Amino acid sequence: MTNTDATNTDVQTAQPQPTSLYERIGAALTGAAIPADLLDLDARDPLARKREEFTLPGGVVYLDGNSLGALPRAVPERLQRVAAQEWGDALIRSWGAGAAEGRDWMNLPDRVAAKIAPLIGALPHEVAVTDTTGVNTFKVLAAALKLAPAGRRVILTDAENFPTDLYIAQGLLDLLGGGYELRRVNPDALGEHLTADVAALLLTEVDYRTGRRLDMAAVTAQARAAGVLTVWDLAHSAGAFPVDLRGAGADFAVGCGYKFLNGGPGAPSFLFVSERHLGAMNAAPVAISGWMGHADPFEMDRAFTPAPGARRFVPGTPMVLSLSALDSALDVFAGVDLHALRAKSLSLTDTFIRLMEPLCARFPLTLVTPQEHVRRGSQVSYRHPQAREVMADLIGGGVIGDYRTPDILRFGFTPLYHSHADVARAVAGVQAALEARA
Ligand SMILES: Cc1ncc(COP(=O)(O)O)c(C=O)c1O
Ligand SMILES: Nc1c(O)cccc1C(=O)C[C@H](N)C(=O)O
Repeated sequence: MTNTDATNTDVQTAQPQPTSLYERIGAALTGAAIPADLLDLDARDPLARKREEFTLPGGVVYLDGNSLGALPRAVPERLQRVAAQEWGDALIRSWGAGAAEGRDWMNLPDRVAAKIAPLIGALPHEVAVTDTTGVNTFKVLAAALKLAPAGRRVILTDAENFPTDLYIAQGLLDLLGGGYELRRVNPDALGEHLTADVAALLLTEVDYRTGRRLDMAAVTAQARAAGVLTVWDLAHSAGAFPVDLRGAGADFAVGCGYKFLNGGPGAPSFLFVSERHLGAMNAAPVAISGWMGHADPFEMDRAFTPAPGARRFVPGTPMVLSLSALDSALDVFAGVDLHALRAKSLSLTDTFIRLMEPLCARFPLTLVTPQEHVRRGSQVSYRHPQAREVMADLIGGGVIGDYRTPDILRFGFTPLYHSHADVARAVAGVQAALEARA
């Protein structure tokens, strides 16, 4: 890692502070007085019991579920069972013994896809679960370029998109060679850029730095009217609030399994392809078409016939261990009203913004997250000239957020396991950290 790109790991290796500073932040956090109105909101929270389904460390406010979701309690036991019984005892028989016996590894990607589908407004056969988000971005962009009319050779994207989206799109276009172009623009001025040479529009719905949310329905409608296919990166959307890909008329999407879906480090990613494209795509195999995406893998046919739905995008052997963790993690969404989830997310972020206001007046903090609800994801970010050092102090003291280049303090809120009291504790920790530095 270089100085210009830091994860929490780098931040923790920044200049260590005296233990007393971390203790002061920790004491502010654990001793924070929780205002009565926040206690009241928590008492009336319909999702409050969900927190019991997670394992969270004590003495910490974990505001980084938008990077790595917390551990759902049921996951370790599931992993133990998969390792000891499904792998250890049943061995190869677990590929096809069937769901009734709890051993259907071959169908695991489809079962997980069916659990993700309702969270993103998709049908189960429109979703595939496999690979990383970047690799899935490559596959759906390649599919979009194949579907687009020959004269359209431009991928339009947000100039400030998450780096992997930019790198992957550029890599694909370099491979295709002549005439293809990645055009990086400001997503707030899309209209003028949706020209007749554009094949696909690649956008991340919620910006990883600012938390700005785009209007997916309006942007997709605008793109469709211009004959442009849409590819949505839902990394910071899926599991944070209801997403309605079919309602919006989206063409393709991708997203992470390890953020708000809580599937664990390196969890497989998901992709979405609208069923209206599946027929046309039968003639043109996906760019990475492997045997597990074949309609009948064990026929061992020499020619590729795609599986009927999005399963054709699963190129190889299902990643059973990580899929099992994600499968188990997704059970926490059972029975969750996604509109209640969104309402709570907004209440948490509203509360954080409000409690941080006095600190913005005293310290060089600038809110960069939109205040309007429709333009906000499930995180709140501030600029601070010493953001890297401040976040290192906060993490040392138990308020775990993120530093993002060049000067962003990022705090992610997960309505399944955060309370309004957590928000007050986090702000008390931030105040202690900023006062210590001033
Ligand atoms: C918006 C966005 N897209 C893509 C990724 C990358 O995902 P992956 O590492 O699974 O390729 C991330 C986070 O890592 C992200 O925030
Ligand atoms: N995927 C990550 C990883 O493997 C290590 C550290 C961080 C991440 C992240 O997910 C970063 C994240 N996409 C972000 O929005 O910044």
